[in-house]
Amino acid sequence: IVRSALKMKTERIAIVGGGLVGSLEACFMAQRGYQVDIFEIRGDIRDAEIVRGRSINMALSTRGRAALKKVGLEQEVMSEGIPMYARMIHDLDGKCRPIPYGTEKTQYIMSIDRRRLNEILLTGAEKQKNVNIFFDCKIIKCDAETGTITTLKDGIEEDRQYDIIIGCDGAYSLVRRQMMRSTKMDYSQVYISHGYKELIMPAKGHNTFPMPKNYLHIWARNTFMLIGLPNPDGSFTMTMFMPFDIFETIQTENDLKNFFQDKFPDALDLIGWKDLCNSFFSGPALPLISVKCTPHHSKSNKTIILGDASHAIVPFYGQGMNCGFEDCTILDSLLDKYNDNFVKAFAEYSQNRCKDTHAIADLSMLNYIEMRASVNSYLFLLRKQVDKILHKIFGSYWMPLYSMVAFSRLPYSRCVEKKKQQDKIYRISFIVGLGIASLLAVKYGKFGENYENMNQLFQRYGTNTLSKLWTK
Ligand SMILES: Cc1cc2nc3c(=O)[nH]c(=O)nc-3n(C[C@H](O)[C@H](O)[C@H](O)COP(=O)(O)OP(=O)(O)OC[C@H]3O[C@@H](n4cnc5c(N)ncnc54)[C@H](O)[C@@H]3O)c2cc1C
Ligand SMILES: Cc1cnn(-c2ccc(OCc3ccccc3)c(C(=O)O)c2)c1-c1ccc(Cl)c(F)c1
Repeated sequence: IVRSALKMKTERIAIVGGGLVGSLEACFMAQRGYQVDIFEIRGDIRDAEIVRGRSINMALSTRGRAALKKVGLEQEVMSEGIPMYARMIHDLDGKCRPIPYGTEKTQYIMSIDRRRLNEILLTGAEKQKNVNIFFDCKIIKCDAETGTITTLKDGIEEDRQYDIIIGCDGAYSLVRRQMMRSTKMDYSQVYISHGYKELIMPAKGHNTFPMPKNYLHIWARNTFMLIGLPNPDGSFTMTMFMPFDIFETIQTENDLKNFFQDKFPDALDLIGWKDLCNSFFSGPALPLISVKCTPHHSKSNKTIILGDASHAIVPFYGQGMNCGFEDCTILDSLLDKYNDNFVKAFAEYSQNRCKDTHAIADLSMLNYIEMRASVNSYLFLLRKQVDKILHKIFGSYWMPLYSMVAFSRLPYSRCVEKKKQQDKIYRISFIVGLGIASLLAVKYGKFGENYENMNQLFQRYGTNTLSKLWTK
C-alpha cells in the first residue's frame, strides 16, 4: 500500500556523498518514489562519539529552510536551532552594537549544529523504505555517461549500475572530475589567501551564555574577522578568518595572547586563555576554495552534481549549505514540471541554476574582499544603518542585499541585478544631494563668490559628472 501510495518508480538512483546536501537530496528522491542508494566514505556519524567542545555550527536561512520544509524536516531542525535576530558588532574598545535583521522578530537566521543537522537528514532519508545508506564506502570511479560507479568497501571493489548518479561529494568532487572527461564543462577554482580555524567560547555555566544568545556576533577587523554563533549548550562556536601567513606568525601561546589582546580583547576574556590555546593549537588553519563550473549535468543526462560539488563558495555570506539545499528544491520543482523527465529537467536545471550559483559565489567573494579590505566594525555599522534608512524611505523597493540573499528566495542573480539598480539610485541620490547641498551653500552659505551658472560651481566644487548631470 505504501509503495503504491508512494508511486514507486523503477529507476535506481545513486547519491555520492552522505553530507548535508546528499542526505537531503536522498529525502527528495525517495519522496518521489525512486530507489535511492547513498554512498558515504565516512562512517555513520550518528554512531561516532560526541567530542565535547568540537561543535561546528552553521547559519540556516530562508532558502535552506524552504528545502527542509519540502521534505517535512524544517520543524525538527528548527527545534534544535537558536534564532539570531541581529548581528552584534564588537568594537575594538569592547563596545557591542546590535543591528537587527528585520523590524520585528520576523527576520532571523538560525544557528544550527552541523552534525545534528546531518544526523537528522540521514535519519530522515533512512526512514524511507526505498533508501539504502552505505557507510565506510568510497566511490573510486564513476562513468557519468553510462551511470556506472565503482565502490571500495572493506578493500573490495565493486561496479554498480544506476539510471541516475547525483554527485553530492563536496568541493573536491570525484563525480565532477569524472564528468569533465566526457562533458564539455567550463571549470574554475580559486583558493583565497585566508584560512580559518574554529574556536569554542565555553558556556559560563549550565546553559548560561557568555554573550547575548540570539545574535550573530561579528568582530570585523579588516584583515582579521571573527564570528560567533550560539550553541544550545550555552557555548559559542567561533570562526576566525585570517591570512595563512599571519596564522604562521602565531606559533607560541604568547604570540596568541598578544594577537588576541591587540585585535579581539573582549573575545579573549570571554573564551578564556586555556580554552583559546586548546582550540587554536588543536589543528592547522584550513583552506577556503571557491569552485565554479557549468553545466552541472552530464552530456548523457545520467549524472548531475549538486551542492559544493557544483559550487563551493567562500563562507562570507553564510550561504553555501543554503544554496546547496536550494539546488535540491529547484531540481525537485523541475522534475514536477517535466513529469520526471530527467533529460528535460537536467537541461533546464543547468540552464537556470548555473548563473545563480555563480552569482552567490561572486557575492561571497565580494564580501570577502570588502570585509578584508575596508570593513571594520564602524564601517560595518555605517553600511547597515544606511541600508536601514534607505529601506525605511524606499520600503520594499530597497531591500538590503543581505536581506534579499538571506531572507528571500529571489534568485541570486536577480539579487545582484537589484543591487546594481539600487547602487545606481544610491549614486544619483548622493549626487543630487551633493548638488542640493552645494546650491544651498552657494545661496545661503559663506561662499560669497557669484557664479554665472551652476556649471561653474560644479566645475569648481563638484565633478564633471555633476555638471554633465546638471546639463542633462
Ligand atoms: C568555515 C565554513 C563556514 C561555513 N558556514 C556556513 C554557514 O554558516 N551557512 C551555510 O549555508 N554554509 C556554510 N558553509 C558551507 C557549507 O559547509 C557547505 O556548503 C556544505 O557543507 C556543502 O554540503 P555538501 O553536502 O555539498 O558537501 P559536504 O558537506 O562537503 O559533503 C560531501 C560529502 O561527500 C562525502 N564524499 C566525498 N567524496 C566521496 C567519495 N568519493 N565517496 C563517498 N563519499 C564521498 C564526504 O565524506 C561528505 O560527507 C561553511 C563552510 C565553511 C568552510
Ligand atoms: C555565517 C554568516 C551568516 N551570515 N553572515 C553574514 C555575512 C555578511 C553580512 O553582511 C554583509 C556585509 C558585507 C560587507 C560589509 C559588511 C557586511 C552579514 C550581516 O549583514 O549580518 C552576515 C555570516 C558571516 C560569515 C563570515 C563573516 Cl566574516 C561574517 F562577518 C558573517
